[in-house]
Amino acid sequence: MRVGVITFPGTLDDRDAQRAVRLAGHEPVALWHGEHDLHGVDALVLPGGFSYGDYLRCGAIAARSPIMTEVVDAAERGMPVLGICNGFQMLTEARLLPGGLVRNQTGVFVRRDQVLRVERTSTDWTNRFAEGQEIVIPLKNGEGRFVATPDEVARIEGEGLVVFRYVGDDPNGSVDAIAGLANAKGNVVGLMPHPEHAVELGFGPTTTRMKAGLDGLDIFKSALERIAA
Ligand SMILES: NC(=O)CC[C@H](N)C(=O)O
Repeated sequence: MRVGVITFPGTLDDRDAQRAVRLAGHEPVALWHGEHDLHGVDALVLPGGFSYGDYLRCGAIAARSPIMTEVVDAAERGMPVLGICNGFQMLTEARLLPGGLVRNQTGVFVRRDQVLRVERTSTDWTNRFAEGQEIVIPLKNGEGRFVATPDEVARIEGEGLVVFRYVGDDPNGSVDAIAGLANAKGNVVGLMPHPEHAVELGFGPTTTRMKAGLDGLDIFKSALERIAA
């Protein structure tokens, strides 16, 4: 299967995301923010980084890139779309996911291996997990605090849109410890931690508690298996 990984000016983790796709057994396709062409891919990854230097708000300028017209169309038609960190910020800025991400409550950039609880498995990117399963995925962000209006939070919780929650200390101060969300259909998923950094022995989290740091690979395999089915 072919998975498009979009590079924006300031994207940092596109190569890592391409490698994760390859390790999951599929073909990464490099896509460029300035094009209006998805090159016939079957799924999309919006990787992490500092698009446009985080000016205005993280992901706000990238969300208005030419390629985002096609990303929104494809997402609305049901194509699996994964937004990682800066990519999650873009998905909220493009209104494909509700709420927004603002500066961490502590005001400092956080980097750590983070335990997450998988709350929803009926998405294209989490169908290999068990509900309630705890996984470890590296986190690295300055603006990862998920916020939404009380009405939006009630809808998000009521419709079961939360996919991942932080376990233990909430590193960002997110409402309801939300680390990742999906749309109602479950094809669009965004999360702040970086699954592409937990796909290879020796390079991911050093925990032995949870499959030796390979939890990220299951996220990439989930969508690809669904497409293949
Ligand atoms: N790792 C990332 O993608 C970082 C996203 C964003 N630049 C932030 O600091 O919050």
